[in-house]
Amino acid sequence: MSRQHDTHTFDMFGEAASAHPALGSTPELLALCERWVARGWLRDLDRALVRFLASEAPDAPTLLLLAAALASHQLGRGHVCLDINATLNAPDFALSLPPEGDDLTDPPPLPSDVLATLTLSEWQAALHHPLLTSEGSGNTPLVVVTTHSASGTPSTRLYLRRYWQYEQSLHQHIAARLETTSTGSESTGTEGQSGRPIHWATGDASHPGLLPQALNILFKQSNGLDWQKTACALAARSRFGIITGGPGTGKTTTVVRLLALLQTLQLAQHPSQPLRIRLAAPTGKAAARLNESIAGQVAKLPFTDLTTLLKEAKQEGILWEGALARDDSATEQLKATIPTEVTTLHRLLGARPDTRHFRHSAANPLALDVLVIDEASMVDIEMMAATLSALPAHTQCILLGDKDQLASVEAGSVLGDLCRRAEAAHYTPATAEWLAQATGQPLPAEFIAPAGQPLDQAITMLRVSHRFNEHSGIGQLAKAINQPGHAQSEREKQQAVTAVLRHGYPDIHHLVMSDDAALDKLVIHGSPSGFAGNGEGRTDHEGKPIAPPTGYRHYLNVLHAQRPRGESFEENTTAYNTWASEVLSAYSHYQLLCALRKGPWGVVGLNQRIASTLRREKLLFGSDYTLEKGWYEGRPVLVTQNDYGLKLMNGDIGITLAVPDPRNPQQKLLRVAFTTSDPDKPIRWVLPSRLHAVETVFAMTVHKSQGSEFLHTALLLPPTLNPILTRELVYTGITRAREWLTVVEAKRGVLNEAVVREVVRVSGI
Ligand SMILES: Nc1ncnc2c1ncn2[C@@H]1O[C@H](COP(=O)(O)OP(=O)(O)OP(=O)(O)O)[C@@H](O)[C@H]1O
Repeated sequence: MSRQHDTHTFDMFGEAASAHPALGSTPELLALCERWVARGWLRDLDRALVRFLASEAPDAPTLLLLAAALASHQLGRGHVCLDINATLNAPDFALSLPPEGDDLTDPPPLPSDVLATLTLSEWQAALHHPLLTSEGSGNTPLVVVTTHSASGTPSTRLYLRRYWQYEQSLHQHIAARLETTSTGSESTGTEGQSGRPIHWATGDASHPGLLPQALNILFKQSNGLDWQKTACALAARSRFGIITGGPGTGKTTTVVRLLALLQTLQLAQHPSQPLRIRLAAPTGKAAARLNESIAGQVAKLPFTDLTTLLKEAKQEGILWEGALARDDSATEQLKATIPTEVTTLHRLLGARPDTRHFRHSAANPLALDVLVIDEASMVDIEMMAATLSALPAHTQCILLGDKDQLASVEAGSVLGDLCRRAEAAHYTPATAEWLAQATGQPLPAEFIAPAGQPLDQAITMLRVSHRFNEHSGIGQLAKAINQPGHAQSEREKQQAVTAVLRHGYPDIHHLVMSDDAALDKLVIHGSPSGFAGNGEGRTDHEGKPIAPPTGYRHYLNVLHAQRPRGESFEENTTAYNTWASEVLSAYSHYQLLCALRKGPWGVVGLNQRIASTLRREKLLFGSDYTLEKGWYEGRPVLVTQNDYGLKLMNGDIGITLAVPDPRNPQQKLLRVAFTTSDPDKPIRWVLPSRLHAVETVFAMTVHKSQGSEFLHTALLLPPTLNPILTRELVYTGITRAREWLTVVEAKRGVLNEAVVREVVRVSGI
């Protein structure tokens, strides 16, 4: 039987104020949780945690149990912990309750009702219980962390222990790696498994190093400050580095050059021991995208110039005898050591079924010298902690990603948190001096800060987009949305966004949805008339024609027009593969993105609506049987969970196609076609019945679109504001567009409201 707790709180005048009845006793709190769960406001898991804690400690204050339920709820929303101060200040906003899509009829008590009379000190005091909470010591299920601001105000966060541990582990691993950063004044470096002292890459007091010359080979003279060169230099000298930047700012280009640089310097010293380098991404889709772009970048590397540099250094006695012993084949040797294969983090670490533990960990580290993680904004805190733990101490870890994108679906916003100070750089005078020597570029004073922290010295933000120039509306819109809050007022930002939309850029169409017909036109045809000249006649920066904007009719036309005639699937596999490749490629020309899952403007409702529209237009068909089963020819599906058996990754898109049934070629059989990276088997055909975690993807959430790009992206914003609608969401959505962007507002003004609301994920990083 649980003890009754004091149900009174005291207001600022010391008057007793009645606490909410739900805080009166554990059963009453559980009853409230029950109502919240029934309503979909809390998860079963959150309530189960309260039950568990109450059974472990029957005398636990209800305020502590409530905080635990809310911390668990916040985890489900991506926050690593519960920020007690923020929750008390604005409970419903901080907790996003009621959630998206709740019609608010007969609602249970809101968090703001329950916490109405509570004071901060009272809640903080209730968070201490010897069995349940500690400041980190022992093995309590919860951890309470209190910090003090400069003015002395206490700020409290409540963690589930596991997430506190991830955060601690991240802090420790990153700090340890940063400690070994070469400052240029070290005379020795720590030898890694590859026998490579870190200072070798960067030079030190006793050795000039080849870094400046190698950087000059890799980065040709540029007019202004070349941030890519800076990024390469900083990442080369540290065992932990981050290169962040918007779309097309050259993250991939830079990292490929960095790998060439590191490998050149390694081979100079240990010709037969190249660095063991791996490239990884959080999802299969992101890995496939990097795979596509990396091979092209490697082909462009100046291998001959790099090996010439090494030969000259050897002749001048800078390199010792033995270096580049096989210098006749040095260029080939160097080329062969730059990897082009990208894996997923799950595969790299060795995911095991039915456990969240990986094969590789601190006890069984990866045999690696350099690890590059692309699309790092999508990596959650648990995965990041697991990855860093599995790296040997000498390994260089480089994160690539766009800090301004939406954070991972799971808890944490690691890249965004680590890059909080990236805009202003905060390089110390020592770093600036080292950089000036290494790159030959003096840093402008605005990026130098004597109080810069070690982490600041390992981060570079790339600032020039090479994909979107000043004539690109997509680039200008991304820039206007991303202006930091401190640089302008909300009003100024909204005006800047409106100005871009009104400017008449050829690649942007702004549509305020007037009726159903407008949406139908958009999904069927892509509304090309919204673009100047119907989108005809545009060329890219190399002068190649850009395909005009389309809607879903395009891929369905390809599907119907190019269907092979062969009666037998087995005998005509090549023709069927070619057809499927064409259909999949046509599908990537257009994608409708939306913010929400539920409601008429969410993916679920929109997918049904779009399928009906396309059926009405006679672009989709299907027998009653296939429709009833949810499968029909032309259905595009998104894989929502990795399936190693089927070699399908979360984020893969497949299209359902009807092919002759091998048992009865007169009959058609539905199979789902997925692209592979194997040139001999370019399509993986999967029976629908084998796909357990897929959803229709005419409409895709912006969250799910991370790591993907589409020729024409239409971003649909719902008519009412929602906590999900934020600057990061809009930015992520619009930057999925490669050449054409349609911004659709279901009601005028929603975009302007969204761009001034920022996601603040709670964590202690
Ligand atoms: N310094 C440069 N000068 C000219 N073109 C460049 C430069 N850096 C990159 N590019 C070109 O810009 C395009 C985008 O580069 P890259 O793919 O490296 O950017 P990214 O930041 O990795 O992009 P993404 O948004 O896809 O992650 C490529 O075509 C690349 O060749």
